[in-house]
Amino acid sequence: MSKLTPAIERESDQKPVVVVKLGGSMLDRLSEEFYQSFTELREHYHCIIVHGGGPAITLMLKRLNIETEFYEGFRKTTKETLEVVEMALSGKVNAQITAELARQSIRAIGLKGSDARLLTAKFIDQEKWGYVGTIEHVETDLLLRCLHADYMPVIAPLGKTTGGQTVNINADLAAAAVAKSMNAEKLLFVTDVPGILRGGKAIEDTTPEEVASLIETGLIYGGMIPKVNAAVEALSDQLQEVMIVSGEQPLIKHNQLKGTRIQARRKEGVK
Ligand SMILES: Nc1ncnc2c1ncn2[C@@H]1O[C@H](COP(=O)(O)OP(=O)(O)O)[C@@H](O)[C@H]1O
Ligand SMILES: CC(=O)N[C@@H](CCC(=O)OP(=O)(O)O)C(=O)O
Repeated sequence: MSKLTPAIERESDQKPVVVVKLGGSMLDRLSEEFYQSFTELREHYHCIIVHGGGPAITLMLKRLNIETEFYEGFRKTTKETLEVVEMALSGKVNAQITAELARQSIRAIGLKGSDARLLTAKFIDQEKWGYVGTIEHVETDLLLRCLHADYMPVIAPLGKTTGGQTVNINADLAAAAVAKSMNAEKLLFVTDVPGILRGGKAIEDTTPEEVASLIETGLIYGGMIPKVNAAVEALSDQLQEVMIVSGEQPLIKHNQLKGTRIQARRKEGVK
């Protein structure tokens, strides 16, 4: 048997990592061109998708006559709700995304964060939210193995506690945790609006400080709050900018994407 060259030494493995979060708000409207653009993105980056699916979960719960509510952006998740969350995220949304990518001949591999200790989580506040968690550890080795074998991981935001309980995780937080642990160079939040809007127009560049004041004034509200908080949380020496972009534009010409860029420090010359 021939000895395998350690993957890390191959040139293609030196590519930086980009994490793309696909928001549930846009999932049913992503074009073929959008999915196709991962082919180009993959020429420059190792790509990882983390997806949401809030609307798909809510629809499935409604069909089953199960009431659902959110506190501070997180869905209250009972045992019964959790079953539906798993079904919707893993059985429907994850399968839908990997199928679309396969149609573009992209070697996408669907992964549940709750499998193989990919996302180890802890309860946030079980009394308040039930089976909802935040991420304590990302099994980066598993993701690296996929990337080095040229598979593109597509991750459903489910986690497992150290006690073995599956939990529901907000997808924006999951994407930020994966980006941080993987030392990603870019994190893109793909959603149904072209960035943080002010007076009907997207703010092109902003900072964590400005984002905090926009939350305080109420300009940023609802589902945009966990997104910008996750974006700010993900910023680091390695990941110096995070973008919020609309799924209406394909991810080609990734350096010219239109949307809101959140940077630890504003670029000189940009007001
Ligand atoms: N300042 C803002 N600019 C743009 N969208 C905002 C803003 N504040 C709140 N939002 C809301 O955030 C939504 C996007 O968040 P969300 O619905 O959670 O999307 P996703 O499912 O893609 O994560 C927008 O559709 C909009 O209703
Ligand atoms: C704890 C929690 O709220 N989990 C989310 C997981 C899906 C998600 O975050 O989807 P979007 O990105 O489409 O909003 C939920 O149950 O809706």
